[in-house]
Amino acid sequence: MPPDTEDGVQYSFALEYTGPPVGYDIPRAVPINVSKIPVAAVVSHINFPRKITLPVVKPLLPSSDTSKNPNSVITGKIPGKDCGSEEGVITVSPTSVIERAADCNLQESVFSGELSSSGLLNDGARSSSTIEFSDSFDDKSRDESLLKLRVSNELSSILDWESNESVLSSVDVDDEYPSSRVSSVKVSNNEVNGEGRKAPVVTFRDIESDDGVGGDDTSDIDDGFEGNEDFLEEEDRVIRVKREARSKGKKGSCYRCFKGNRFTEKEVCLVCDAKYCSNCVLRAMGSMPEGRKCVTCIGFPIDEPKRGSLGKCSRMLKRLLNDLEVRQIMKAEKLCEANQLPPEYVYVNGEPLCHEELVILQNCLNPPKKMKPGNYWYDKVSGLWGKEGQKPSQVISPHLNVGGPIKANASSGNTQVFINGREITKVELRMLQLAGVQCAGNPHFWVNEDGSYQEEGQKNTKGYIWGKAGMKLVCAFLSLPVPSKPSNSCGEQVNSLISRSVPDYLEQRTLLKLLLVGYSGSGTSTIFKQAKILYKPVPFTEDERENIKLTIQSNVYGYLGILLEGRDRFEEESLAAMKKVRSTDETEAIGSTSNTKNQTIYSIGPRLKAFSDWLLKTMVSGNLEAIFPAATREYAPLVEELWKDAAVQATYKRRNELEMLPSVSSYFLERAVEILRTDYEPSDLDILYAEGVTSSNGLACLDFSYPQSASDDKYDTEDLHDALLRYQLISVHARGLGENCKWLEMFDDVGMVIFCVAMTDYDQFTVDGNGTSTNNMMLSRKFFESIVTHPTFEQMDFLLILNKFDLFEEKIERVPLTQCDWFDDFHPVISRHRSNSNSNSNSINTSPSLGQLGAHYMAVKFKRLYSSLTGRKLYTSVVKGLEPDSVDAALKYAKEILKWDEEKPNFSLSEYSMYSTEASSYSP
Ligand SMILES: Nc1nc2c(ncn2[C@@H]2O[C@H](COP(=O)(O)OP(=O)(O)OP(=O)(O)O)[C@@H](O)[C@H]2O)c(=O)[nH]1
Ligand SMILES: [Mg+2]
Repeated sequence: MPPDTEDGVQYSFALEYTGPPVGYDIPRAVPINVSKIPVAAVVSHINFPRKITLPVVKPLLPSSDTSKNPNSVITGKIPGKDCGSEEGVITVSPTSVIERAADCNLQESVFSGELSSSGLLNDGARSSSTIEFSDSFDDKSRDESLLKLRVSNELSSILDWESNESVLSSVDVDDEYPSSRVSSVKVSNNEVNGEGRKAPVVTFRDIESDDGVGGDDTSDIDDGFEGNEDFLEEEDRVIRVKREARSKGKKGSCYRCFKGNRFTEKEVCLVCDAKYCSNCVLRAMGSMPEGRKCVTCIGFPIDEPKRGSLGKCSRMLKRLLNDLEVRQIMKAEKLCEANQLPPEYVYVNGEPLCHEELVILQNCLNPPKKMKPGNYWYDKVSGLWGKEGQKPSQVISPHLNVGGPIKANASSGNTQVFINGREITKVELRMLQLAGVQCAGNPHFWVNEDGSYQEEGQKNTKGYIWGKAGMKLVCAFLSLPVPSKPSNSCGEQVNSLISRSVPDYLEQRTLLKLLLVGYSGSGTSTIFKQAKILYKPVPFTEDERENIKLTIQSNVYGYLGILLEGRDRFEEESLAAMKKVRSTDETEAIGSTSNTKNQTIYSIGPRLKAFSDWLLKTMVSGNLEAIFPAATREYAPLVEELWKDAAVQATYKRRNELEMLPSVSSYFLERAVEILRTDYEPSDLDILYAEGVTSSNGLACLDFSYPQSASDDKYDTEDLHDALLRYQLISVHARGLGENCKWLEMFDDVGMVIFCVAMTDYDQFTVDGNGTSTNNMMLSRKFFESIVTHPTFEQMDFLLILNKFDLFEEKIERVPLTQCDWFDDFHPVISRHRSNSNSNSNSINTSPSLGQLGAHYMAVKFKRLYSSLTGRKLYTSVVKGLEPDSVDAALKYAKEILKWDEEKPNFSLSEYSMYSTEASSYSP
């Protein structure tokens, strides 16, 4: 609880982070004790040019200005060129915490805008303010507020938004800005795993700043808002001023009851950003006729950065309200008048739209998707549409009378090749070349909406850009748009068919999330990597490959170490055996295994022995990682010598006896010499097989679209829909879910859970700390039970992946399935003519193999278990994780299930599921 001092001054303090485990460093609060603050000087009056966006701060000073104008509007946006499309909304007060809560390189804000609650406020009268970053504004988007304040040089120099790190993080705050309370995010670039986020290291510095800002409570606005004029008239234009709620509670507490802290779950007002705890939200927001807004904010436009969350219900509301209410509120939130995009926020070809133009754009047959405030270019002839300065993102309906004429530099192309007056980008030029368009001599093309093109000034059509087979795929690879349907010969658009047949979920849910989990060793990382290789045009970046290379090399050293340890053991055993024989018969030689008295086939020379001992010692001390990449340079020749040594080869032959050696090690060990060279470059297959490439207990996320099939060059509606949908595969390790899977709550917005089981686990055992040995399949089952019954996943679809079928098929022939107690009633009736993996492929035999029967049996077991726990049906898929086609089929099956779910809410699943609960309906 925040202690109140005698004079009623409140302060709060930073708490250690206790939330879910995350794949980056956690911010630490480091209080400092300084007594002054950075000051923004107020200038009398400046007229900003209309389209210029400037960083603006509220100069609340310990001077008379502050008291004269306590309600200054203090929002502004900061162009952040290096931050992609990010801009900040700043609010600064003398005691404010300056926080940079989102790093430009982070794909998602890790701190969801709530980083600032470590604020130590003690001016009592004023709430602390924050600098917040939103991600939905373009560089050039205009300020939403009318601001007539100048940022003092001093402060603007602090706020170096162009750099990736806040300057504040690199200056000595105590010296330079002794009065400031500063926190910033530093990004450490030592992230090894490209799938994780960059790890932000946040340092907080804090002070007890109580000088000069004697709070004057009475000057606060009655309704608690910073901007109480919500629309200002500037010249001939309406400018919307952001309403900002102010809480008198401590930072991070509920704006109504002032209880809780930044970790308390809260619902946010879409207009003023007020945050309410679950006890207060319904009172503060009432019946929500315009969605999640405080009652006092109804009728006001939403805070634009929150546009992306329109219609996306929070967990809290889902808990507090019933389904129907939630749906109605979300619908109102998306559709009500007040929440629509203000036309003047959208610039097309350099001109702001008026209301009619926005209506035309939004209601055309093929409208721009996910339109946000910002600057766009539009080629009215071809329908190509994109963000200003960028390549085209979409082909929308052509010939719409919106915006100004297109500019040559609209997409910042530098190719000297023009399409309809716009200089195209390099990637478009590449596409044209692949489409067989002759681009020599800096041509100017005239391209129509159907892709037919002519050279400017000529009459005859030279061809169709998108007409060639495979162009859809090329464009998908180059992330370039294709028209959703070619126009017919009369030039009339027929793409409406497509637009109309796009189901609602295409519009509403842009990202469909699949959560991939499984018990340890079940193959989740393999499936994740496989998906990356399958669906990403460039699966791994250069940096990722470099890190993966080190991981693989370090793995190989690890495998070698295990081999060398085995060699030691085998040598000892051999020597002991020799001794025994010698003691019984002194004169008899030890046969082929020795050439001298203390030599066996497992013995190595002293130099290799010294290297071996060093390697084992390094491994035991856990320092193996630390010796890279120097180790590869230094020891590659020794490794080569060692690997070729007869003793090591003899040990390798007995690798089945080395328990620690994973089966995948053979794949790498046999190429140890090549892999441990400095110039080694891992192939995709190497990466697939490599252990430790995905983060071991953190999260790994993959955004992808299912690629369109390359073969058909017809416009397939189904295919196009698929290409439009974005999916996210989230892989999380069992360890990362915490005790009782408590962090599963974080994944309540996923569309489906894919649970992975290693079929080969049935004869494997794990010994726990008490020495109790448990069958791995039972452990996997237990984990499955806790996930499917987790409250977060009520009504969730589950796809069970029975993985490692290749190994299973082979194992079940040797080891009976009944090794696992759960499978003790597996008594397959096996046809004498049954096929198995070794059977002659020419013989026509439809009876399933033992492996297939086992897989079917296992699927039924899990289905019955699932059904008894949830009353629902389980989808299953038998997979060979190392085979791309197999993983592709399973993930496409997941896509189909999601589709059925969207299209047919009351659909009976049994007829489509791969296996019914009855064994008789099995079809492999
Ligand atoms: N033969 C075969 N091996 C597989 C298959 N799937 C995974 N593996 C191997 O099984 C081992 C474990 O797979 P991972 O993908 O690392 O499993 P995981 O679930 O991520 O395991 P942890 O993260 O260690 O809990 C690796 O050596 C994989 O190469 C498969 O279908 N067939
Ligand atoms: Mg893994």
